[in-house]
Amino acid sequence: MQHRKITFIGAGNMAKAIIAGLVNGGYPADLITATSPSMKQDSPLQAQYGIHCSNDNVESARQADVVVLSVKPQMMAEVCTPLHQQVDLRGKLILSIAAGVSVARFTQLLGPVNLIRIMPNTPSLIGLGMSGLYAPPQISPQDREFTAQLMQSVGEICWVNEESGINSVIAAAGSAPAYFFLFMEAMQNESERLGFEPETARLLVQQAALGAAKMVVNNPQLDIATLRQQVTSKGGTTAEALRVFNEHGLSETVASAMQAAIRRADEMEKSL
Ligand SMILES: NC(=O)C1=CN([C@@H]2O[C@H](COP(=O)(O)OP(=O)(O)OC[C@H]3O[C@@H](n4cnc5c(N)ncnc54)[C@H](O)[C@@H]3O)[C@@H](O)[C@H]2O)C=CC1
Ligand SMILES: O=C(O)[C@@H]1CCC=N1
Repeated sequence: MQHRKITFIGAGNMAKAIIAGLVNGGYPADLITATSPSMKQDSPLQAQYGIHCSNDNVESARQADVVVLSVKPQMMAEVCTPLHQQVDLRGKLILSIAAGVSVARFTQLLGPVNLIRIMPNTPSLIGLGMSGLYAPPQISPQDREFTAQLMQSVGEICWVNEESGINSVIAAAGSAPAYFFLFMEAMQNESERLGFEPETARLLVQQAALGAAKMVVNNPQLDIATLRQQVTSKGGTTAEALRVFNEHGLSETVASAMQAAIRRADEMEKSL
């Protein structure tokens, strides 16, 4: 892939996951800078990945071809104002990974910039990320291609044609690792109540989850429903467990939870 100088403004959970995925995937660490207010040049991020670290957003953005805005949505205005005032952003590619900050809002904060929105998720850390990408019509094919390749180096991608699609990606993938973690936590807790040591309880759950996910990935010709049916013997134990899930409205709960994530992203877009 093409290599450009990238600065991450904000080096928290999500930026670190992408940085780790990039460096482990062979992106030159020397071309990556990460900033945060308390960042020292010899921060653990520098030691671990060999990237540059700084507490100077403006200077780090000046030196970059690509600026990745990776602070919390609530911090975005505070972070963008000095960039707008002190950095010539024309000719740079700006990538935002923030939930709830629209292209229109970025145009208010930064002026007319080349900006692509990305909605990644934390499994990018291990090269198993899922990112949704939205580019406004004026973005060049070269910038689209660079962004696609960048995120493909830490996982899978899909483009959305409308900006609102980013909020649907949040519901289906950005927030989704937490749904599965919640489910696995509940299963681990119950396994411990059944008498397993915590380590064994975790092993039972994580291996079942990993095996199930891999079966989905490895069998694209089979519906997920078919894989479920293959586990569910008539009159057997799985059927009983699934009956309880269904009686408690699992599908409706999942749908409501995903809609709640979208509603929250929509609200943030109006308020930030
Ligand atoms: N955590 C996740 O799974 C995902 C997060 N996102 C988005 O990524 C963004 C970051 O989220 P997280 O990494 O979870 O948050 P975080 O709180 O872990 O990271 C934010 C980072 O920004 C830094 N920061 C704060 N003020 C700053 C400033 N003035 N200049 C430079 N850096 C500053 C903080 O020190 C911190 O390291 C958010 O906008 C979120 O919507 C998107 C997809 C998934
Ligand atoms: O919870 C959040 O707002 C962010 C966006 C997607 C995952 N984490």
